[in-house]
Amino acid sequence: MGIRLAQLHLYVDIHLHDRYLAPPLTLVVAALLTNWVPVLHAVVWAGLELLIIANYIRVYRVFKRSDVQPRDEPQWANRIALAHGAHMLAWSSLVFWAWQPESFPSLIFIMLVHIGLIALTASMSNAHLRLLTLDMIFPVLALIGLPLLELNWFNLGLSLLGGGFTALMIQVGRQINAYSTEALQLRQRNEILIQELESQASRDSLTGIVNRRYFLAAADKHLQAAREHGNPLALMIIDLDHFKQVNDQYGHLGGDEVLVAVVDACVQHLRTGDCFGRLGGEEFALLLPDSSLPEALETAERLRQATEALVLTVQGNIVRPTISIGVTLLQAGDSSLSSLMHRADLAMYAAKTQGRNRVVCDEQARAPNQGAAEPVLQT
Ligand SMILES: Nc1nc2c(ncn2[C@@H]2O[C@H](COP(=O)(O)OP(=O)(O)OP(=O)(O)O)[C@@H](O)[C@H]2O)c(=O)[nH]1
Repeated sequence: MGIRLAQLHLYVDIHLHDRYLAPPLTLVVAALLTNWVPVLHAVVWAGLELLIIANYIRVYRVFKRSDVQPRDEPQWANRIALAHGAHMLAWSSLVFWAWQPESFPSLIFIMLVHIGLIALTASMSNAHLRLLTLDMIFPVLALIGLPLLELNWFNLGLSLLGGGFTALMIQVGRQINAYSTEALQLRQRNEILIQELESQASRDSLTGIVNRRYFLAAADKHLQAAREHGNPLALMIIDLDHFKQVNDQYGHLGGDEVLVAVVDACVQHLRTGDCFGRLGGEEFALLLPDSSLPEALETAERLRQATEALVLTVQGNIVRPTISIGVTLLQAGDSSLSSLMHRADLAMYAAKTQGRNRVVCDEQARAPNQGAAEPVLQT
């Protein structure tokens, strides 16, 4: 989220509290207003203002519920500024409703209301010029302009005081805004760092695919979901063949190059939703949600062929890696990942003993009517 959008959220969040404060305050002010205007006028003012409040709260709520993107921020700033500006206009209209040239209390009442409005909004709306303008223009005009309606030295002094107060509030608002912007920037930087740390903690640094810990946790979730819905789920264990020889001949770094190339070749053949992780060393696991046995065997065969087709040049020598794959399917009796992993492991070792560079399917997965797990009845 861009900083300006975050600032708009902050503004809306703070003003959403108005839904508790603004309507009762409107009624109190309307009651005070009846000291200077006929009751009907005060009721009309309060009725209009309550409608305006209802409208800006509706606009704020729609804003909060929508997934607003940074590019939509200027458009939303306009809508919010207009909705809130109408509210400020309504308050400033008190000048016309309540001011009586001969009544000092009416003047104090109006000035206090406008001082409050200016002080409250200057700090929140500073980040967006549209908000600042529409929030401030009417209260400022009322605060500075009202005493000038009857020109004398006292009223001129009041007007200057109003101008000074507005300038001070804008200055304070700028300062508060600078601090809140810095806080928002720090929060965003923290979020990015946390995401990076989480991604680093879940990834294998050499191959870039997920690590053992993440794979096991994700596989466990997939397994529970598949059991719950009675969906098929396939698991394969993939192991590089004679990898020790590669390491012995070309060293650990040469071996690393081969590992990365094999993973890259395999990743090309995965669907989104498949979970491919490095269990450790030259051993990998691949979980295929919603896959039947023929689909899983087909995928395994594609991975095997993709690896077999690799012709790598490691330290000037040609290396042609191969992999052995053991495949199994979720069975009705599988309550945890370990039984599936064990069967896939046994199938992978069978592939090794049968001569490597092949796909072997676990016998249980081949047994009739055993392919899919029974849905687990939720009690
Ligand atoms: N380069 C590299 N080698 C690793 C890494 N992790 C484990 N190994 C090596 O992988 C090799 C695994 O060898 P073995 O378990 O004997 O298996 P293999 O030689 O592949 O033989 P088979 O599995 O029976 O085909 C060992 O030499 C480990 O040192 C790694 O991150 N990088």
